[in-house]
Amino acid sequence: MEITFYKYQGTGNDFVMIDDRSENFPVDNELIAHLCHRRFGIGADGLILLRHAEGYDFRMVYFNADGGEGSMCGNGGRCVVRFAHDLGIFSEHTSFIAVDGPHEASVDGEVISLKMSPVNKVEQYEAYDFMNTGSPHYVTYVDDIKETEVVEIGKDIRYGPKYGPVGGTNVNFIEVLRNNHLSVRTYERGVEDETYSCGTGVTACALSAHLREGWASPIVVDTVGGTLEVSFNALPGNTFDEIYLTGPAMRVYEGRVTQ
Ligand SMILES: N[C@@H](CCC[C@H](N)C(=O)O)C(=O)O
Repeated sequence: MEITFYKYQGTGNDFVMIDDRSENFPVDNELIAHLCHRRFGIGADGLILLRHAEGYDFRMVYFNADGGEGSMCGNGGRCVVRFAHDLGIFSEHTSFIAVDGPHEASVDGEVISLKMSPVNKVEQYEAYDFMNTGSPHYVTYVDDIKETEVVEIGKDIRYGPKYGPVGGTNVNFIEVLRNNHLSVRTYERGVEDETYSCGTGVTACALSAHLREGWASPIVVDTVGGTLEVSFNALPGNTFDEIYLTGPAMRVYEGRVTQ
């Protein structure tokens, strides 16, 4: 069987993208992990199927690089919007459905702005914040992000006694650069490594920084792979709506693999 694929990246978070409106893609965890493998496959942090959805422009189905179906992926969401735009599915504004519910997005040149799900709860502890921005995120602060052992510490928390037994978590490290400006690195569950950027993670970090630093929207976040902006409406009780994740997303190449 021949599979036509496209490769997209958003601030260095990269995805194999498949137009699966015919629903012919053989969904199989081993195959997806193989396609995402950086030595034996195409290489990506995840794989996304674009499918039809009643009442929406399309459906996003997201798998992590380990082949398992993931929770929401913010950068993947921005990339699938770019893909749908490239396919001519919409011209400026779109609405689509993902695992965490409906999303809206718009395209302005290279930049995709994606409306994220509302955040209904932020757990605040002395050393970290924990919230679900479509995916679960642990957010902590460090003095020197370049020197932080993201993979070692991230793995300990992801598999640790608090979050490990309940499905794990993504783990984000923040260095505050200046007012309304963060630098973030993320250990991603399902990739089981540091990625160049994590959109739901960046969103969690911006909301955490609003609560801890008292900053107003928008907040700029540098990641290893580029810069994103998060805007939001803060509501009483540490809840948020009107959250937008904005930044570049683009096609890298297209190809075919035979299985
Ligand atoms: N890279 C993603 C996050 C994907 C979700 C995550 N790995 C999980 O399943 O927990 C993003 O940009 O949000």
